[in-house]
Amino acid sequence: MTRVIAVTGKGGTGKTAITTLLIRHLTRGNKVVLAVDADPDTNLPETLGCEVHRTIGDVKEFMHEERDNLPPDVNKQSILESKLYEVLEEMPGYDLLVMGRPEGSGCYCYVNNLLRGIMNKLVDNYDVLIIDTEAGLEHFSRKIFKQVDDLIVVTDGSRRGMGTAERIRELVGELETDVAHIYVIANKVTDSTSETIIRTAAELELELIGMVPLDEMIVQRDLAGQPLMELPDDSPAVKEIENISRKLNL
Ligand SMILES: Nc1ncnc2c1ncn2[C@@H]1O[C@H](COP(=O)(O)OP(=O)(O)OP(=O)(O)O)[C@@H](O)[C@H]1O
Repeated sequence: MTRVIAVTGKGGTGKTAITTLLIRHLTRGNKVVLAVDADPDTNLPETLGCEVHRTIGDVKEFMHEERDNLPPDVNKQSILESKLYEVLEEMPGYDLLVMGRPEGSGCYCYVNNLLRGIMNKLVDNYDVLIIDTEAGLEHFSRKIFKQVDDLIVVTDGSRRGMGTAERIRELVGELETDVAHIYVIANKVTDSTSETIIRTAAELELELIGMVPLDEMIVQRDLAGQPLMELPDDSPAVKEIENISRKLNL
């Protein structure tokens, strides 16, 4: 069974950084990983150190536009499938798919239905599927992914950030995706914020699974435009991700 992890949270809290560090952990543990960048605003490829030229959005657009021009005897499912493999970026230890631009006008149900079948088949090839999602989980309702084992909400520990985590927990009830567990990771935590974070999480009845410190090594890498995949093992953030991964049995 493929373990499905979705990472969400308010923009700027470090969702992409946490996703990248989880992928770093998983690939070092020889897990076969499919990473999906499902946030149109995200920079997951950059933090992973991977160049992506084409996205699922491009494939969807192609299928949407060409649907009526394709001869009736061609198998649209296999065309979409081969196009999908063309945009699958193969990296050492993991593959990456970028969802890309949002849909244009018109109904994409036809393409989405085909895509859902193909994606669910593709996912079976991996030990772990990890999805960097958009902050509001809007696209989750399109049911590309039917079931999520762990929804990780990243917060920066501010009251607003914790409020976002609580809202996401409420939103999950409205999704058409099954979510087995919801966890919160506080990120960029400092000595002065840790106590408040623990208290607020308890008040809001959120399961706080870890507190990743504000890490100078991440700041430096970000400034230098370097990916986070090669952060050393003694990075404080990497160490906490190791603790969290242990708790999550990853
Ligand atoms: N633990 C950390 N210590 C220091 N800096 C961090 C840490 N986590 C993330 N950052 C920095 O915070 C900024 C925002 O992080 P990131 O891009 O991962 O956020 P995001 O929530 O994915 O935002 P968006 O959705 O807008 O892409 C980046 O500059 C990143 O390098």
